[in-house]
Amino acid sequence: MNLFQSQKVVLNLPQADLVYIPNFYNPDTAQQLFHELQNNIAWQHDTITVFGKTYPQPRLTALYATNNKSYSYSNITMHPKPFTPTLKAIKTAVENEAQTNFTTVLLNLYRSGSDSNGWHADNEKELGINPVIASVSLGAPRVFHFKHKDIKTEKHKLVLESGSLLVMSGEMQHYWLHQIPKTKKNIGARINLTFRHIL
Ligand SMILES: O=C(O)CCC(=O)C(=O)O
Ligand SMILES: [Fe+2]
Repeated sequence: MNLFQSQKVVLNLPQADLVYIPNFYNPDTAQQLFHELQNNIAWQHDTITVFGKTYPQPRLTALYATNNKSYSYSNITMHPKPFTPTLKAIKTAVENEAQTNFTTVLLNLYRSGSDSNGWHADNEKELGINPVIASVSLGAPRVFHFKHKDIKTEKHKLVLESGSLLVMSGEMQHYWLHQIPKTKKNIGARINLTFRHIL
C-alpha cells in the first residue's frame, strides 16, 4: 500500500472540523462499489420546491436506514429502505474510521457534470446539534466547495476523488455551507454516500 496516498488531511478551519482521506477505498474496490450501487440502488428522481416553484432535482437520490425514520429537506420527505449487505459493509467501515454510529445513508447519483447539489448545510433538526456527517465518493472526481456564512474570506474547495472519505463535524453545519457545482467538463457519473445519525 502506498502510505502517502492513504494519508489523512485534517483541515484547520474556524468553526468546522473537516478530515479528508483520499484512499479510504483503493481504486479497484471503489470502481466495484460504484458499479454495484449504480445498478442495485433504488434511485429516485424527486421534484423540489424552491420559493414556490418546482424543479426536477439535478441528481438522483436514495435513502436507506436501520430504522424507519424519514428525512426531510427542501420540501422533500424521503422514506428509507432497509440497509443492503453492501451498504452495511460500507457503513461499518465508515463508522470505524469516524468513531461514531450512523442510522441512515443518503445517496446521490450525479449522472454527469450537469448534475449538482446547491449551497446548503446539513442542519435539519433531526440530525441534532453538531452532527457528524461522513461522505464517501465513488466514480468521477467532483469539486466540493465550502464557505463560511459570515467570514467572507473563508471560501475553499477540495476535489473529492473516487474511494475518498470526507468527515464533517464540529460546528460545520451551523457556520458553513457546502455545494457540488455543475461542471462543463465531459465527465462520467459519480455516486456519493452521506452517512448520518437521525435522532
Ligand atoms: O455529493 C457530495 O459530495 C455532497 C452531498 C451533500 O452535500 C448532501 O447530500 O448533503
Ligand atoms: Fe450536504
